[in-house]
Amino acid sequence: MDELAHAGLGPRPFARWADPEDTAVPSSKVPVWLVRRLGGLTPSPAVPVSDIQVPPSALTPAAADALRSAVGAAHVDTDAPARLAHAGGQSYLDLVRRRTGHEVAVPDAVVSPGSHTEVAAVLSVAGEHELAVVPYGGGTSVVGGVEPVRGTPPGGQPRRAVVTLDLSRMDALVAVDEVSRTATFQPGVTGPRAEALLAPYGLTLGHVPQSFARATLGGYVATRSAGQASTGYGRLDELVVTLRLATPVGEVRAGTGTPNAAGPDLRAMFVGSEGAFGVVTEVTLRVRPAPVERRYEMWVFPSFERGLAAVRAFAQDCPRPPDVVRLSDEEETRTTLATQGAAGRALALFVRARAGTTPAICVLGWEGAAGTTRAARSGVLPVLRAHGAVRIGTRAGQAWRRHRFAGPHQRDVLLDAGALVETVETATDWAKLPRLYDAVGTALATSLAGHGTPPVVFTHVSHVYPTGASLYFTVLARRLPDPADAVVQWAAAKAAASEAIQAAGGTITHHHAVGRAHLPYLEGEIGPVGARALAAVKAALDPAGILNPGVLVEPPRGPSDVRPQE
Ligand SMILES: Cc1cc2nc3c(=O)[nH]c(=O)nc-3n(C[C@H](O)[C@H](O)[C@H](O)COP(=O)(O)OP(=O)(O)OC[C@H]3O[C@@H](n4cnc5c(N)ncnc54)[C@H](O)[C@@H]3O)c2cc1C
Repeated sequence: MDELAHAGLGPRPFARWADPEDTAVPSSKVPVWLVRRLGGLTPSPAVPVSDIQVPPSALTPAAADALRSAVGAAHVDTDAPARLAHAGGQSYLDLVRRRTGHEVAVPDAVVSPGSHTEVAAVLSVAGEHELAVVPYGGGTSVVGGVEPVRGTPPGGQPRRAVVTLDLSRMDALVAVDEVSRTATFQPGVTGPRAEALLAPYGLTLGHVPQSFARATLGGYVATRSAGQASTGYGRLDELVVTLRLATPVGEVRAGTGTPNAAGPDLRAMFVGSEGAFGVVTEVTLRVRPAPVERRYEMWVFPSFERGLAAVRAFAQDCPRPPDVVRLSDEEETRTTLATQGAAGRALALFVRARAGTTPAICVLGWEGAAGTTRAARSGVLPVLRAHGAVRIGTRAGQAWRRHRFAGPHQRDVLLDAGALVETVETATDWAKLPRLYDAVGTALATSLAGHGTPPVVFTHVSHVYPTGASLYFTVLARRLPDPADAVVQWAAAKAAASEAIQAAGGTITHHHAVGRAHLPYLEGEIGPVGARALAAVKAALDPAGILNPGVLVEPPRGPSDVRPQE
Protein backbone atom coordinates (compact mmCIF):
# COMPACT_ATOMS: atom_id res chain seq x y z
CA MET A 1 0.00 0.00 0.00
CA ASP A 2 3.06 2.23 -0.26
CA GLU A 3 1.56 4.49 -2.88
CA LEU A 4 -1.37 5.14 -0.54
CA ALA A 5 1.08 6.67 1.91
CA HIS A 6 1.73 9.36 -0.73
CA ALA A 7 -1.89 10.04 -1.65
CA GLY A 8 -2.25 13.04 0.69
CA LEU A 9 -3.11 16.53 -0.50
CA GLY A 10 -2.03 20.00 0.56
CA PRO A 11 -4.26 22.38 2.52
CA ARG A 12 -7.85 22.32 1.31
CA PRO A 13 -8.97 25.42 -0.58
CA PHE A 14 -12.09 27.16 0.77
CA ALA A 15 -14.58 26.01 -1.83
CA ARG A 16 -12.88 23.07 -3.53
CA TRP A 17 -11.55 19.63 -2.76
CA ALA A 18 -8.06 20.48 -3.96
CA ASP A 19 -6.02 23.06 -5.77
CA PRO A 20 -6.01 22.25 -9.48
CA GLU A 21 -2.19 21.95 -9.33
CA ASP A 22 -2.15 19.94 -6.12
CA THR A 23 -3.03 16.59 -7.61
CA ALA A 24 -1.57 13.61 -9.37
CA VAL A 25 -4.87 13.28 -11.21
CA PRO A 26 -4.61 14.68 -14.74
CA SER A 27 -6.62 17.88 -15.10
CA SER A 28 -9.94 17.00 -16.66
CA LYS A 29 -12.33 18.90 -18.88
CA VAL A 30 -16.09 18.67 -18.85
CA PRO A 31 -16.95 16.55 -21.89
CA VAL A 32 -18.90 18.34 -24.61
CA TRP A 33 -21.47 15.52 -24.79
CA LEU A 34 -22.26 16.02 -21.10
CA VAL A 35 -22.80 19.76 -21.52
CA ARG A 36 -25.14 18.95 -24.40
CA ARG A 37 -27.05 16.35 -22.39
CA LEU A 38 -27.49 18.68 -19.43
CA GLY A 39 -28.89 21.38 -21.68
CA GLY A 40 -26.01 23.86 -21.53
CA LEU A 41 -24.07 25.03 -18.50
CA THR A 42 -23.30 28.54 -17.30
CA PRO A 43 -19.74 28.70 -15.92
CA SER A 44 -19.84 29.39 -12.23
CA PRO A 45 -16.43 30.24 -10.75
CA ALA A 46 -16.23 30.54 -6.97
CA VAL A 47 -16.39 34.04 -5.48
CA PRO A 48 -13.12 35.13 -3.81
CA VAL A 49 -13.01 34.03 -0.18
CA SER A 50 -12.25 37.65 0.78
CA ASP A 51 -15.84 38.51 -0.29
CA ILE A 52 -17.32 36.31 2.47
CA GLN A 53 -18.46 38.27 5.51
CA VAL A 54 -17.38 36.70 8.81
CA PRO A 55 -19.30 37.90 11.87
CA PRO A 56 -17.31 38.69 15.02
CA SER A 57 -16.73 35.69 17.28
CA ALA A 58 -19.42 35.34 19.96
CA LEU A 59 -16.97 33.68 22.35
CA THR A 60 -16.91 35.63 25.62
CA PRO A 61 -13.47 36.69 26.93
CA ALA A 62 -13.97 34.35 29.90
CA ALA A 63 -14.77 31.37 27.66
CA ALA A 64 -11.82 32.19 25.40
CA ASP A 65 -9.49 32.34 28.43
CA ALA A 66 -10.80 29.04 29.75
CA LEU A 67 -10.27 27.38 26.36
CA ARG A 68 -6.73 28.78 26.20
CA SER A 69 -6.03 27.30 29.60
CA ALA A 70 -7.39 23.96 28.38
CA VAL A 71 -5.31 23.60 25.19
CA GLY A 72 -2.76 26.44 25.16
CA ALA A 73 -3.22 29.91 23.68
CA ALA A 74 -1.68 28.92 20.35
CA HIS A 75 -4.46 26.37 19.81
CA VAL A 76 -7.52 28.60 20.15
CA ASP A 77 -8.14 30.52 16.93
CA THR A 78 -10.88 33.13 16.56
CA ASP A 79 -9.48 34.67 13.35
CA ALA A 80 -11.60 34.70 10.21
CA PRO A 81 -9.38 32.42 8.04
CA ALA A 82 -9.40 29.58 10.60
CA ARG A 83 -13.13 29.92 11.16
CA LEU A 84 -13.82 30.00 7.42
CA ALA A 85 -11.67 26.90 6.95
CA HIS A 86 -14.09 25.04 9.24
CA ALA A 87 -17.32 26.28 7.66
CA GLY A 88 -19.00 22.91 7.13
CA GLY A 89 -18.13 19.79 5.17
CA GLN A 90 -17.93 18.69 1.55
CA SER A 91 -21.50 18.04 0.38
CA TYR A 92 -22.68 19.68 -2.85
CA LEU A 93 -24.72 22.17 -0.82
CA ASP A 94 -21.71 22.96 1.42
CA LEU A 95 -19.70 23.71 -1.70
CA VAL A 96 -22.46 25.75 -3.36
CA ARG A 97 -22.71 27.89 -0.24
CA ARG A 98 -18.98 28.45 -0.04
CA ARG A 99 -18.60 29.01 -3.79
CA THR A 100 -21.35 31.64 -3.83
CA GLY A 101 -20.99 33.08 -0.32
CA HIS A 102 -24.68 32.28 0.25
CA GLU A 103 -25.48 31.48 3.93
CA VAL A 104 -21.95 30.44 4.97
CA ALA A 105 -21.95 29.61 8.68
CA VAL A 106 -18.65 29.68 10.57
CA PRO A 107 -17.79 28.58 14.12
CA ASP A 108 -16.94 31.19 16.75
CA ALA A 109 -13.55 29.58 17.35
CA VAL A 110 -11.43 26.67 16.26
CA VAL A 111 -9.90 24.77 19.17
CA SER A 112 -7.17 22.20 18.55
CA PRO A 113 -6.49 19.85 21.46
CA GLY A 114 -3.32 17.75 21.62
CA SER A 115 -4.40 14.92 23.91
CA HIS A 116 -7.31 13.07 25.49
CA THR A 117 -6.90 15.20 28.61
CA GLU A 118 -7.17 18.40 26.58
CA VAL A 119 -10.29 17.17 24.79
CA ALA A 120 -11.87 16.39 28.16
CA ALA A 121 -10.88 19.86 29.41
CA VAL A 122 -12.51 21.53 26.37
CA LEU A 123 -15.75 19.63 27.01
CA SER A 124 -15.70 20.76 30.59
CA VAL A 125 -15.18 24.43 29.56
CA ALA A 126 -18.03 24.02 27.06
CA GLY A 127 -20.34 22.89 29.85
CA GLU A 128 -19.41 25.82 32.07
CA HIS A 129 -19.65 28.48 29.34
CA GLU A 130 -22.69 27.23 27.37
CA LEU A 131 -20.75 26.36 24.24
CA ALA A 132 -21.57 23.80 21.58
CA VAL A 133 -18.67 21.63 20.38
CA VAL A 134 -18.41 20.17 16.88
CA PRO A 135 -15.77 17.41 16.59
CA TYR A 136 -13.92 17.83 13.29
CA GLY A 137 -11.58 15.33 11.65
CA GLY A 138 -10.92 15.88 7.95
CA GLY A 139 -14.13 17.85 7.41
CA THR A 140 -15.20 15.55 4.55
CA SER A 141 -18.69 14.93 5.93
CA VAL A 142 -21.30 15.04 3.19
CA VAL A 143 -24.29 14.93 5.56
CA GLY A 144 -23.87 18.19 7.49
CA GLY A 145 -21.93 16.43 10.27
CA VAL A 146 -19.50 19.31 10.90
CA GLU A 147 -21.79 22.30 10.45
CA PRO A 148 -21.11 24.83 13.21
CA VAL A 149 -24.51 24.80 14.93
CA ARG A 150 -25.04 26.32 18.39
CA GLY A 151 -28.26 24.48 19.19
CA THR A 152 -30.59 25.09 22.08
CA PRO A 153 -30.59 22.92 25.22
CA PRO A 154 -33.97 21.57 26.37
CA GLY A 155 -36.09 24.44 27.65
CA GLY A 156 -33.10 26.82 27.50
CA GLN A 157 -31.71 29.67 25.42
CA PRO A 158 -29.56 29.08 22.32
CA ARG A 159 -25.97 28.37 23.35
CA ARG A 160 -23.70 31.39 23.43
CA ALA A 161 -21.20 30.14 20.88
CA VAL A 162 -20.04 27.12 18.91
CA VAL A 163 -16.47 25.91 18.73
CA THR A 164 -15.11 23.48 16.21
CA LEU A 165 -12.86 20.90 17.85
CA ASP A 166 -10.20 20.30 15.20
CA LEU A 167 -8.47 16.99 15.97
CA SER A 168 -5.67 17.32 13.42
CA ARG A 169 -2.96 17.83 16.07
CA MET A 170 -3.74 14.39 17.47
CA ASP A 171 -2.11 12.48 14.64
CA ALA A 172 0.25 9.98 16.26
CA LEU A 173 0.61 6.24 16.04
CA VAL A 174 0.36 5.25 19.71
CA ALA A 175 1.32 1.57 19.48
CA VAL A 176 1.64 -1.36 17.10
CA ASP A 177 1.09 -4.92 18.27
CA GLU A 178 2.58 -6.99 15.48
CA VAL A 179 1.69 -10.24 17.24
CA SER A 180 -2.01 -9.44 17.58
CA ARG A 181 -1.99 -7.43 14.31
CA THR A 182 -3.49 -4.30 15.78
CA ALA A 183 -2.44 -0.64 15.74
CA THR A 184 -3.54 2.13 18.07
CA PHE A 185 -3.85 5.65 16.67
CA GLN A 186 -4.89 9.10 17.76
CA PRO A 187 -8.03 10.21 15.92
CA GLY A 188 -6.63 12.96 13.67
CA VAL A 189 -4.47 10.59 11.60
CA THR A 190 -5.50 10.84 7.95
CA GLY A 191 -5.77 7.83 5.61
CA PRO A 192 -2.41 8.44 3.89
CA ARG A 193 -0.68 9.13 7.21
CA ALA A 194 -2.02 5.88 8.69
CA GLU A 195 -0.55 3.97 5.75
CA ALA A 196 2.77 5.86 6.06
CA LEU A 197 2.93 5.08 9.79
CA LEU A 198 2.18 1.39 9.20
CA ALA A 199 4.49 0.95 6.19
CA PRO A 200 7.71 0.42 8.22
CA TYR A 201 6.01 -2.54 9.91
CA GLY A 202 4.92 -4.00 6.56
CA LEU A 203 1.31 -3.52 7.63
CA THR A 204 -1.74 -1.84 6.12
CA LEU A 205 -5.18 -0.78 7.26
CA GLY A 206 -6.56 -1.23 3.74
CA HIS A 207 -9.41 1.21 4.35
CA VAL A 208 -9.70 3.44 1.30
CA PRO A 209 -12.83 5.57 1.04
CA GLN A 210 -12.81 7.96 -1.90
CA SER A 211 -12.16 10.76 0.61
CA PHE A 212 -9.00 8.89 1.74
CA ALA A 213 -6.66 11.85 1.09
CA ARG A 214 -8.37 14.00 3.71
CA ALA A 215 -10.58 11.89 6.00
CA THR A 216 -9.28 10.84 9.42
CA LEU A 217 -9.46 7.65 11.47
CA GLY A 218 -11.63 9.42 14.08
CA GLY A 219 -13.98 10.44 11.27
CA TYR A 220 -14.04 6.88 9.91
CA VAL A 221 -15.02 5.58 13.35
CA ALA A 222 -17.58 8.31 13.95
CA THR A 223 -19.30 7.72 10.58
CA ARG A 224 -18.89 3.91 10.32
CA SER A 225 -17.36 4.38 6.91
CA ALA A 226 -16.84 1.88 4.10
CA GLY A 227 -13.75 1.86 1.89
CA GLN A 228 -13.54 0.94 -1.77
CA ALA A 229 -12.00 -2.43 -0.83
CA SER A 230 -14.62 -3.17 1.83
CA THR A 231 -15.51 -6.53 0.32
CA GLY A 232 -12.03 -7.81 1.12
CA TYR A 233 -10.81 -5.67 4.01
CA GLY A 234 -14.16 -5.14 5.73
CA ARG A 235 -16.06 -2.01 6.67
CA LEU A 236 -14.59 0.20 9.38
CA ASP A 237 -16.90 -1.33 11.99
CA GLU A 238 -15.27 -4.70 11.30
CA LEU A 239 -11.82 -3.22 11.96
CA VAL A 240 -12.40 -1.47 15.29
CA VAL A 241 -10.87 -3.39 18.19
CA THR A 242 -11.01 -0.85 21.03
CA LEU A 243 -11.98 2.78 21.46
CA ARG A 244 -11.26 5.51 23.95
CA LEU A 245 -13.60 8.48 24.10
CA ALA A 246 -13.96 11.69 26.05
CA THR A 247 -17.59 12.49 26.84
CA PRO A 248 -18.99 15.44 28.78
CA VAL A 249 -19.54 13.08 31.73
CA GLY A 250 -16.17 11.32 31.63
CA GLU A 251 -13.99 8.81 29.82
CA VAL A 252 -15.32 5.66 28.14
CA ARG A 253 -13.32 2.70 26.92
CA ALA A 254 -15.08 0.21 24.67
CA GLY A 255 -13.89 -3.20 23.48
CA THR A 256 -11.35 -5.53 25.04
CA GLY A 257 -9.38 -6.74 22.07
CA THR A 258 -10.95 -10.16 21.83
CA PRO A 259 -14.59 -11.20 21.47
CA ASN A 260 -16.38 -11.39 24.81
CA ALA A 261 -19.83 -11.84 26.29
CA ALA A 262 -19.65 -8.95 28.74
CA GLY A 263 -23.06 -7.59 27.87
CA PRO A 264 -23.90 -5.63 24.70
CA ASP A 265 -20.86 -4.53 22.74
CA LEU A 266 -20.26 -0.87 23.62
CA ARG A 267 -18.16 -0.40 20.49
CA ALA A 268 -21.34 -0.68 18.45
CA MET A 269 -22.80 2.25 20.35
CA PHE A 270 -19.86 4.52 19.55
CA VAL A 271 -18.89 3.43 16.05
CA GLY A 272 -21.19 5.62 13.97
CA SER A 273 -22.03 7.98 16.84
CA GLU A 274 -20.95 10.99 14.73
CA GLY A 275 -19.47 13.05 17.54
CA ALA A 276 -22.86 13.25 19.27
CA PHE A 277 -22.01 10.92 22.18
CA GLY A 278 -18.32 11.61 22.71
CA VAL A 279 -15.04 12.45 21.05
CA VAL A 280 -12.93 9.51 19.89
CA THR A 281 -9.45 10.18 21.29
CA GLU A 282 -7.83 6.83 20.54
CA VAL A 283 -8.71 3.88 18.36
CA THR A 284 -7.16 0.44 18.01
CA LEU A 285 -7.76 -1.08 14.61
CA ARG A 286 -7.10 -4.44 13.01
CA VAL A 287 -4.25 -4.25 10.54
CA ARG A 288 -2.84 -6.85 8.18
CA PRO A 289 0.27 -7.48 6.15
CA ALA A 290 0.56 -5.04 3.25
CA PRO A 291 -0.23 -6.86 0.00
CA VAL A 292 2.63 -7.80 -2.25
CA GLU A 293 0.39 -8.83 -5.11
CA ARG A 294 -2.39 -6.77 -6.63
CA ARG A 295 -4.45 -7.71 -9.60
CA TYR A 296 -7.14 -5.38 -10.96
CA GLU A 297 -9.20 -6.26 -13.99
CA MET A 298 -12.15 -4.89 -15.86
CA TRP A 299 -14.90 -7.20 -17.07
CA VAL A 300 -18.11 -6.44 -18.93
CA PHE A 301 -21.53 -8.02 -18.47
CA PRO A 302 -24.28 -8.03 -21.11
CA SER A 303 -26.45 -5.98 -18.70
CA PHE A 304 -26.49 -4.50 -15.19
CA GLU A 305 -29.03 -7.16 -14.23
CA ARG A 306 -26.64 -9.99 -15.23
CA GLY A 307 -23.85 -8.21 -13.37
CA LEU A 308 -25.97 -7.97 -10.23
CA ALA A 309 -26.63 -11.69 -10.32
CA ALA A 310 -22.90 -12.35 -10.62
CA VAL A 311 -21.76 -10.07 -7.80
CA ARG A 312 -24.46 -11.58 -5.59
CA ALA A 313 -23.02 -15.00 -6.37
CA PHE A 314 -19.53 -13.74 -5.41
CA ALA A 315 -20.82 -12.71 -1.99
CA GLN A 316 -23.04 -15.72 -1.40
CA ASP A 317 -21.28 -18.63 -3.02
CA CYS A 318 -17.57 -17.89 -3.44
CA PRO A 319 -15.23 -18.78 -0.55
CA ARG A 320 -13.15 -15.69 -1.34
CA PRO A 321 -14.93 -12.90 -3.25
CA PRO A 322 -12.69 -10.26 -4.89
CA ASP A 323 -11.42 -7.60 -2.46
CA VAL A 324 -12.76 -4.85 -4.71
CA VAL A 325 -16.04 -5.25 -6.58
CA ARG A 326 -17.44 -2.31 -8.47
CA LEU A 327 -20.26 -2.92 -10.94
CA SER A 328 -21.50 0.04 -13.01
CA ASP A 329 -24.98 0.26 -14.48
CA GLU A 330 -25.41 0.87 -18.19
CA GLU A 331 -25.49 4.68 -17.81
CA GLU A 332 -22.34 4.76 -15.67
CA THR A 333 -20.69 2.46 -18.21
CA ARG A 334 -21.58 4.83 -21.06
CA THR A 335 -20.37 7.84 -19.06
CA THR A 336 -17.12 6.18 -17.99
CA LEU A 337 -16.25 5.18 -21.52
CA ALA A 338 -17.29 8.53 -22.97
CA THR A 339 -15.04 10.46 -20.58
CA GLN A 340 -11.90 8.51 -21.47
CA GLY A 341 -11.21 10.29 -24.80
CA ALA A 342 -9.93 8.31 -27.79
CA ALA A 343 -8.96 5.28 -25.69
CA GLY A 344 -12.45 5.24 -24.21
CA ARG A 345 -14.07 5.42 -27.66
CA ALA A 346 -12.03 2.45 -28.83
CA LEU A 347 -12.88 0.58 -25.66
CA ALA A 348 -16.60 1.44 -26.07
CA LEU A 349 -16.59 -0.12 -29.55
CA PHE A 350 -14.86 -3.22 -28.21
CA VAL A 351 -17.24 -3.47 -25.27
CA ARG A 352 -20.33 -3.16 -27.48
CA ALA A 353 -18.98 -5.72 -29.91
CA ARG A 354 -18.31 -8.24 -27.14
CA ALA A 355 -21.19 -7.59 -24.74
CA GLY A 356 -24.09 -6.17 -26.80
CA THR A 357 -25.92 -2.87 -26.57
CA THR A 358 -26.45 -2.60 -22.79
CA PRO A 359 -23.01 -3.38 -21.39
CA ALA A 360 -22.23 -2.97 -17.70
CA ILE A 361 -18.56 -2.76 -16.76
CA CYS A 362 -17.24 -4.25 -13.55
CA VAL A 363 -13.89 -3.68 -11.85
CA LEU A 364 -12.59 -6.58 -9.78
CA GLY A 365 -9.52 -6.38 -7.59
CA TRP A 366 -7.55 -8.96 -5.65
CA GLU A 367 -4.82 -8.12 -3.15
CA GLY A 368 -2.76 -10.34 -0.90
CA ALA A 369 0.36 -12.31 -0.15
CA ALA A 370 2.59 -13.65 -2.92
CA GLY A 371 0.90 -16.40 -4.86
CA THR A 372 -2.59 -15.87 -3.41
CA THR A 373 -4.39 -13.66 -5.92
CA ARG A 374 -4.29 -16.10 -8.84
CA ALA A 375 -6.09 -18.77 -6.83
CA ALA A 376 -8.62 -16.25 -5.51
CA ARG A 377 -9.32 -15.06 -9.03
CA SER A 378 -9.77 -18.64 -10.29
CA GLY A 379 -12.50 -19.09 -7.69
CA VAL A 380 -14.76 -16.48 -9.28
CA LEU A 381 -14.10 -17.26 -12.95
CA PRO A 382 -16.94 -19.83 -13.21
CA VAL A 383 -19.37 -17.21 -11.85
CA LEU A 384 -18.19 -14.63 -14.37
CA ARG A 385 -18.55 -17.09 -17.24
CA ALA A 386 -21.96 -18.29 -16.08
CA HIS A 387 -23.26 -14.71 -16.24
CA GLY A 388 -21.92 -13.93 -19.69
CA ALA A 389 -19.04 -11.69 -18.55
CA VAL A 390 -16.24 -10.89 -20.97
CA ARG A 391 -12.79 -9.88 -19.76
CA ILE A 392 -11.57 -6.48 -20.92
CA GLY A 393 -8.23 -6.79 -19.22
CA THR A 394 -5.86 -5.58 -16.55
CA ARG A 395 -4.99 -2.25 -18.22
CA ALA A 396 -8.52 -0.92 -17.77
CA GLY A 397 -8.61 -2.33 -14.23
CA GLN A 398 -5.30 -0.70 -13.30
CA ALA A 399 -6.47 2.58 -14.86
CA TRP A 400 -9.54 2.53 -12.60
CA ARG A 401 -7.27 1.92 -9.61
CA ARG A 402 -4.97 4.80 -10.58
CA HIS A 403 -7.92 7.19 -10.88
CA ARG A 404 -10.02 5.94 -7.98
CA PHE A 405 -9.55 9.12 -5.96
CA ALA A 406 -10.25 11.38 -8.94
CA GLY A 407 -13.99 11.87 -8.30
CA PRO A 408 -13.71 14.93 -6.02
CA HIS A 409 -11.22 16.60 -8.39
CA GLN A 410 -13.62 16.06 -11.29
CA ARG A 411 -16.40 17.47 -9.13
CA ASP A 412 -14.40 20.71 -8.76
CA VAL A 413 -14.20 20.96 -12.54
CA LEU A 414 -17.92 20.28 -12.98
CA LEU A 415 -18.86 22.81 -10.30
CA ASP A 416 -16.71 25.46 -12.02
CA ALA A 417 -18.55 24.67 -15.24
CA GLY A 418 -21.95 25.29 -13.60
CA ALA A 419 -23.10 21.72 -12.96
CA LEU A 420 -25.03 20.31 -10.05
CA VAL A 421 -23.06 17.25 -9.00
CA GLU A 422 -23.90 15.14 -5.99
CA THR A 423 -24.25 11.53 -4.90
CA VAL A 424 -26.92 9.55 -3.07
CA GLU A 425 -26.18 6.19 -1.46
CA THR A 426 -28.30 3.47 0.09
CA ALA A 427 -28.40 -0.31 0.51
CA THR A 428 -30.92 -3.08 0.84
CA ASP A 429 -31.23 -6.83 0.59
CA TRP A 430 -30.80 -8.53 -2.76
CA ALA A 431 -34.52 -9.22 -3.12
CA LYS A 432 -35.42 -5.52 -2.96
CA LEU A 433 -32.38 -4.12 -4.76
CA PRO A 434 -33.82 -3.88 -8.31
CA ARG A 435 -36.93 -2.05 -7.06
CA LEU A 436 -34.83 0.33 -4.97
CA TYR A 437 -32.58 1.04 -7.95
CA ASP A 438 -35.56 1.96 -10.16
CA ALA A 439 -37.33 3.98 -7.45
CA VAL A 440 -34.38 6.21 -6.55
CA GLY A 441 -33.33 6.83 -10.15
CA THR A 442 -36.90 7.77 -11.06
CA ALA A 443 -37.33 10.04 -8.03
CA LEU A 444 -34.14 11.97 -8.82
CA ALA A 445 -34.95 12.28 -12.51
CA THR A 446 -38.55 13.40 -11.87
CA SER A 447 -37.65 15.97 -9.23
CA LEU A 448 -34.86 17.58 -11.23
CA ALA A 449 -36.85 17.54 -14.47
CA GLY A 450 -39.58 19.36 -12.50
CA HIS A 451 -37.07 22.19 -11.98
CA GLY A 452 -36.40 22.30 -15.71
CA THR A 453 -33.01 20.60 -15.26
CA PRO A 454 -33.32 16.96 -16.39
CA PRO A 455 -30.33 15.09 -14.95
CA VAL A 456 -27.98 12.33 -15.91
CA VAL A 457 -28.15 9.72 -13.13
CA PHE A 458 -25.83 6.75 -13.00
CA THR A 459 -25.21 4.09 -10.43
CA HIS A 460 -22.74 1.53 -9.20
CA VAL A 461 -22.63 -1.25 -6.66
CA SER A 462 -19.37 -1.36 -4.72
CA HIS A 463 -20.12 -3.02 -1.40
CA VAL A 464 -21.56 -6.53 -1.61
CA TYR A 465 -22.63 -8.76 1.25
CA PRO A 466 -24.22 -12.21 1.42
CA THR A 467 -27.59 -10.60 2.19
CA GLY A 468 -27.56 -7.45 0.05
CA ALA A 469 -25.57 -4.59 -1.45
CA SER A 470 -25.22 -0.83 -1.59
CA LEU A 471 -26.31 1.40 -4.47
CA TYR A 472 -24.37 4.60 -5.17
CA PHE A 473 -26.08 7.12 -7.46
CA THR A 474 -24.22 10.02 -9.08
CA VAL A 475 -26.41 12.91 -10.21
CA LEU A 476 -25.41 15.54 -12.75
CA ALA A 477 -27.66 18.38 -13.87
CA ARG A 478 -27.57 22.02 -14.89
CA ARG A 479 -27.24 24.09 -11.71
CA LEU A 480 -29.82 26.83 -11.30
CA PRO A 481 -27.79 30.06 -11.33
CA ASP A 482 -29.30 31.76 -8.26
CA PRO A 483 -27.70 30.24 -5.12
CA ALA A 484 -31.00 30.11 -3.19
CA ASP A 485 -32.68 28.36 -6.16
CA ALA A 486 -29.74 25.96 -6.43
CA VAL A 487 -30.20 24.99 -2.78
CA VAL A 488 -33.93 24.36 -3.29
CA GLN A 489 -33.24 22.46 -6.54
CA TRP A 490 -31.01 19.92 -4.77
CA ALA A 491 -32.91 19.86 -1.48
CA ALA A 492 -36.07 18.84 -3.37
CA ALA A 493 -34.25 16.11 -5.30
CA LYS A 494 -32.60 14.79 -2.15
CA ALA A 495 -35.95 14.71 -0.33
CA ALA A 496 -37.56 12.87 -3.25
CA ALA A 497 -34.71 10.33 -3.29
CA SER A 498 -34.86 9.87 0.50
CA GLU A 499 -38.62 9.26 0.43
CA ALA A 500 -38.21 6.80 -2.45
CA ILE A 501 -35.45 5.00 -0.51
CA GLN A 502 -37.66 4.56 2.53
CA ALA A 503 -40.71 3.51 0.50
CA ALA A 504 -38.63 0.86 -1.30
CA GLY A 505 -37.12 -0.56 1.90
CA GLY A 506 -33.61 0.87 1.59
CA THR A 507 -31.47 2.32 4.36
CA ILE A 508 -31.21 6.09 4.47
CA THR A 509 -27.43 5.69 4.48
CA HIS A 510 -25.08 2.81 3.83
CA HIS A 511 -21.87 4.70 4.68
CA HIS A 512 -22.20 8.49 4.59
CA ALA A 513 -23.83 8.52 8.06
CA VAL A 514 -26.83 10.44 9.37
CA GLY A 515 -25.53 13.90 10.22
CA ARG A 516 -28.15 16.55 9.83
CA ALA A 517 -29.09 15.69 6.24
CA HIS A 518 -30.54 12.26 7.03
CA LEU A 519 -31.85 12.89 10.52
CA PRO A 520 -35.46 13.51 9.41
CA TYR A 521 -35.50 9.96 8.02
CA LEU A 522 -33.76 8.12 10.85
CA GLU A 523 -36.84 7.45 12.96
CA GLY A 524 -38.54 5.98 9.89
CA GLU A 525 -35.72 3.45 9.76
CA ILE A 526 -35.12 2.61 13.42
CA GLY A 527 -38.62 3.30 14.76
CA PRO A 528 -39.73 5.61 17.58
CA VAL A 529 -38.40 3.33 20.31
CA GLY A 530 -35.04 3.13 18.56
CA ALA A 531 -34.95 6.94 18.28
CA ARG A 532 -35.80 7.26 21.98
CA ALA A 533 -33.03 4.81 22.86
CA LEU A 534 -30.50 6.96 21.00
CA ALA A 535 -31.87 10.07 22.72
CA ALA A 536 -31.50 8.34 26.08
CA VAL A 537 -27.86 7.47 25.37
CA LYS A 538 -27.28 11.08 24.33
CA ALA A 539 -28.95 12.32 27.51
CA ALA A 540 -26.78 10.01 29.64
CA LEU A 541 -23.46 10.94 28.04
CA ASP A 542 -24.10 14.53 27.04
CA PRO A 543 -26.90 15.77 29.30
CA ALA A 544 -26.40 19.43 28.38
CA GLY A 545 -26.41 18.65 24.65
CA ILE A 546 -22.97 20.17 24.04
CA LEU A 547 -21.78 17.81 21.34
CA ASN A 548 -22.82 18.32 17.73
CA PRO A 549 -26.38 19.62 18.33
CA GLY A 550 -28.83 18.23 15.77
CA VAL A 551 -26.56 15.43 14.54
CA LEU A 552 -27.84 11.85 14.85
CA VAL A 553 -30.31 12.69 17.62
CA GLU A 554 -33.20 15.16 17.38
CA PRO A 555 -32.64 17.90 19.94
CA PRO A 556 -35.04 17.07 22.82
CA ARG A 557 -38.15 19.22 22.79
CA GLY A 558 -38.55 18.70 26.55
CA PRO A 559 -37.73 16.24 29.30
CA SER A 560 -40.49 13.83 28.18
CA ASP A 561 -38.43 13.06 25.08
CA VAL A 562 -36.09 10.85 27.06
CA ARG A 563 -38.77 9.12 29.12
CA PRO A 564 -40.80 6.12 28.01
CA GLN A 565 -44.04 7.15 26.30
CA GLU A 566 -47.29 6.71 28.18
C1 LIG B 1 -15.39 13.16 -2.11
C2 LIG B 1 -15.88 12.34 -0.96
C3 LIG B 1 -15.83 10.97 -1.06
C4 LIG B 1 -16.27 10.19 0.02
N1 LIG B 1 -16.18 8.83 -0.08
C5 LIG B 1 -16.55 8.07 0.97
C6 LIG B 1 -16.40 6.65 0.89
O1 LIG B 1 -15.90 6.08 -0.08
N2 LIG B 1 -16.82 5.92 1.97
C7 LIG B 1 -17.32 6.52 3.08
O2 LIG B 1 -17.66 5.81 4.02
N3 LIG B 1 -17.48 7.85 3.15
C8 LIG B 1 -17.09 8.64 2.15
N4 LIG B 1 -17.22 10.00 2.23
C9 LIG B 1 -17.76 10.61 3.45
C10 LIG B 1 -16.68 11.00 4.48
O3 LIG B 1 -15.43 11.10 3.87
C11 LIG B 1 -16.62 9.98 5.59
O4 LIG B 1 -17.79 10.10 6.35
C12 LIG B 1 -15.40 10.09 6.51
O5 LIG B 1 -15.39 8.97 7.37
C13 LIG B 1 -15.40 11.34 7.35
O6 LIG B 1 -14.11 11.47 7.94
P1 LIG B 1 -13.58 12.91 8.40
O7 LIG B 1 -12.33 12.70 9.16
O8 LIG B 1 -13.51 13.82 7.26
O9 LIG B 1 -14.73 13.34 9.40
P2 LIG B 1 -15.46 14.74 9.52
O10 LIG B 1 -16.10 15.09 8.23
O11 LIG B 1 -14.54 15.72 10.11
O12 LIG B 1 -16.58 14.36 10.57
C14 LIG B 1 -17.59 13.44 10.25
C15 LIG B 1 -18.45 13.20 11.50
O13 LIG B 1 -17.66 12.56 12.49
C16 LIG B 1 -17.53 13.38 13.65
N5 LIG B 1 -16.14 13.22 14.09
C17 LIG B 1 -15.01 13.44 13.40
N6 LIG B 1 -13.93 13.10 14.14
C18 LIG B 1 -14.41 12.65 15.33
C19 LIG B 1 -13.82 12.16 16.52
N7 LIG B 1 -12.50 12.02 16.67
N8 LIG B 1 -14.63 11.80 17.55
C20 LIG B 1 -15.97 11.91 17.46
N9 LIG B 1 -16.58 12.38 16.34
C21 LIG B 1 -15.81 12.74 15.30
C22 LIG B 1 -17.90 14.78 13.21
O14 LIG B 1 -18.42 15.54 14.26
C23 LIG B 1 -18.95 14.48 12.14
O15 LIG B 1 -20.19 14.22 12.70
C24 LIG B 1 -16.79 10.81 1.18
C25 LIG B 1 -16.82 12.20 1.25
C26 LIG B 1 -16.36 12.96 0.20
C27 LIG B 1 -16.37 14.46 0.30
